Amino acid sequence: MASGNLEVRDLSVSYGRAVRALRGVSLDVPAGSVTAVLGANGAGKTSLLRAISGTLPFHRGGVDAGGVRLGGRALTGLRPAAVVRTGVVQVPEGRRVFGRLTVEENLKAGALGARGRAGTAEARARVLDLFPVLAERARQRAGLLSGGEQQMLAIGRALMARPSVLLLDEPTLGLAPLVAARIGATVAEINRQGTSVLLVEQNAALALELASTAYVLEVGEVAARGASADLAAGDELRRRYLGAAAPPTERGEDTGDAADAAAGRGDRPTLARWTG
Ligand SMILES: Nc1ncnc2c1ncn2[C@@H]1O[C@H](COP(=O)(O)OP(=O)(O)OP(=O)(O)O)[C@@H](O)[C@H]1O
Repeated sequence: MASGNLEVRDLSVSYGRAVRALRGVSLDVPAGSVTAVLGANGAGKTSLLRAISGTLPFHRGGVDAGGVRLGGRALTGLRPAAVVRTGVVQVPEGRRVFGRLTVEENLKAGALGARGRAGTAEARARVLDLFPVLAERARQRAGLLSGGEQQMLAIGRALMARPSVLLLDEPTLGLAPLVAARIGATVAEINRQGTSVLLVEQNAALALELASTAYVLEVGEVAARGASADLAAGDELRRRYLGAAAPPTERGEDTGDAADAAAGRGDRPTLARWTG
């Protein structure tokens, strides 16, 4: 289903004159991959997804420089509906389902933006197979679902447009660990079925488990990127995002970065820093 690599190049985004949310951000989502973007509150993760999906103008934001391409085709400047038709679909943060509509109606709404009508029944079957609870609740109002179920519906609604690239903004935010793990497993399955995923998460442990490659955004810039396994093993990311102490040294103590450097221990995985 994947239709090419998603490429973000030298992207700068601002909201009015005062807020520069992204500065010169470049990243790749290879076709068929799960790629993660980590970062603290306000780092620019959501702005990145908005720039890709064409929804920045809804938030009074805009692209100042750089651009986004899918399979070589420029997405920058396209309206959100046109971006969806290229196969790139965003699931916004905060599980924004239509609360007064039923689950079934929400799914139908998701199919409206799809590339042609053919395939809607197949997409619906896929969604209900991934999330059987949505079939059970088909006639219930979406607003009455639990938080986890609303997140499933938000993802299911996006899948109704049959995306080749799914943009996921903090899908596990505020969910109990078991529910978050269930969402994570489903994201892996969606990817296994051929959909590329760009996953924005504050839950770094989960994101690094799902993704092959991850980027760390700090104050609007890519501070690090690398294979998820390397990033997860790296001291800096472990300390900052995984809430874990660095592994002990041979002497059984954490000497910290400076002492490590002084001692010449350069063999630990390090974050690949971009200098611009
Ligand atoms: N609509 C907006 N108008 C003005 N500034 C905004 C707007 N949306 C985001 N910002 C600002 O842009 C910067 C990046 O925000 P963004 O939401 O992209 O970060 P984030 O990493 O997704 O954070 P969070 O996890 O809190 O959503 C922040 O300084 C934020 O305050």
